[in-house]
Amino acid sequence: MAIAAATSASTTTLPSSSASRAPSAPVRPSSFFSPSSASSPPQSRLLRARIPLRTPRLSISAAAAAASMSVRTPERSSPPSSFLDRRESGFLHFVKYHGLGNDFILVDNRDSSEPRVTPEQAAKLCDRNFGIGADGVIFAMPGINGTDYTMRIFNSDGSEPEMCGNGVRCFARFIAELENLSGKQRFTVHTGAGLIVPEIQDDGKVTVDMGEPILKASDVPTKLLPNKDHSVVKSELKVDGVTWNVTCVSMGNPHCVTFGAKGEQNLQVDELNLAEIGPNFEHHEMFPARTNTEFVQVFSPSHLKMRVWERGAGATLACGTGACAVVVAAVLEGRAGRSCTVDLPGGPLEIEWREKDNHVYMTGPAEVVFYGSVPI
Ligand SMILES: N[C@@H](CCC[C@H](N)C(=O)O)C(=O)O
Repeated sequence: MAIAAATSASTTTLPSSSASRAPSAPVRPSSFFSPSSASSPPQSRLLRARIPLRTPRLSISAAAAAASMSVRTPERSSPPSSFLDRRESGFLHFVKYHGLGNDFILVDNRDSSEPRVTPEQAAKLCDRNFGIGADGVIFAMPGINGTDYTMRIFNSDGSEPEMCGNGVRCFARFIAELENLSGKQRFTVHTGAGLIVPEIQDDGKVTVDMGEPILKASDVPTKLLPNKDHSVVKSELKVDGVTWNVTCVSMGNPHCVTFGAKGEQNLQVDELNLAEIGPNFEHHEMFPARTNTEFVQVFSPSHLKMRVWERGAGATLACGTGACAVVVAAVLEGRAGRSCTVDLPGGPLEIEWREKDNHVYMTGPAEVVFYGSVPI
């Protein structure tokens, strides 16, 4: 698989300094999403082809300078294919985003309700050695049931989860960019977990109404024996000879949250060997749809720390639905209040499980990593 974004100065477009830029104004190829680049006049095409496109600003000012000096570019029988010219010829154009290091390939799929890549292709694109590298591929699709958009996602193993919290924050920023919107923006998004409502804030962070948590065991789903109210809270789960106390929560996708093994006082999450224990939770027979697993350390009733082993993606730097599930579980187990800062390896998320409407709200960042195209 040849990857334009990662291999050529003329086709890579990295934000010049993502830390110093205003979040609502990411640097991007000016016509990256606009088919008009394919019909540019030949002169500007040649100019663009001859000037390395390190950043769009450089290319525009260099082109303007060249034009004002009346520089003539030689005629060529077949123009060299540049990054922008490739968009009409079998390349997948994408923007890579991350939410606290949980990274995704975002694809503009607004013209079709069929994902533009198959699950197998998604797994290849996500490969960190032979592909672009990501935890998942996300498709921005036409809305259904009156929503503005539909979001679908493939995990890095090609499986399709119902929802993705960090992903939907990236999705909102991607939509704003596609639609040339800035400032506060709110979208209704149809997902496998139902209606999700992200709202971009003035500071570029995204607050998401993640809906109501699902606690009924058969809906999570888990085969663990439920309590009288059908939930699985502080139940025992034996994994490879160790008995863990777990609480099971679905945020549209399944989560198994543990604050430690039976009898353990305060779990030290940095000491866990996730690669060893994570897969045994994920594929445990008690979870018929597999599960995401969160290991949680409590600093205070409003400050938690978690590490996650994700279904279909392994250890990731952050998991938005996981952080929501953690706060719900912490409240149910009497370990925390309804508003918490949750520290993840990639940074903190603010989570609130609001009493008024029973919805969970998540606030966190979403940033562009780079723009690219790949033949597929
Ligand atoms: N990282 C995501 C969750 C992605 C889906 C998950 N791997 C699953 O299979 O359920 C998040 O931020 O929520």
